[in-house]
Amino acid sequence: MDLVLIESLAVDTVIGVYDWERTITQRLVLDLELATDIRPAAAGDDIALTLDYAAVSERIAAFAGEHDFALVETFAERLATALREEFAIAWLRLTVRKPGAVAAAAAVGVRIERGTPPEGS
Ligand SMILES: Nc1nc2c(c(=O)[nH]1)N=C([C@H](O)[C@@H](O)CO)CN2
Repeated sequence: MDLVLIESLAVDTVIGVYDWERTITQRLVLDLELATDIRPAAAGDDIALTLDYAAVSERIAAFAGEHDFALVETFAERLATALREEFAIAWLRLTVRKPGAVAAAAAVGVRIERGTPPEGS
């Protein structure tokens, strides 16, 4: 299976279960693995034939700015659904980290996989 990667993408959003968290933006850091057959793009050297990681990154930043969830679980699930629909992604793995949420941890968060890995992968 070929993957397009986005690593340590930082986005700012309103997120958290506590009242004080509803009044501020906090940083989330995302890692994504996006299943894509890269061979057509490589054969034609054509961005139009692959998943544009810059476009996906911009969409994620916009998504973060548009929403204010309580849980990182909700952020991850809703983002995964939106990306799969809008970019026709058959399978993805998404890690959402919330640095600083637990003082003694470098980060806490969730990792999900959604969709079906493409045939022959
Ligand atoms: N599994 C989760 N646990 C917790 C979450 C969460 O989103 N998922 N959120 C919080 C608070 O918002 C915390 O991040 C504030 O520091 C606590 N536990």
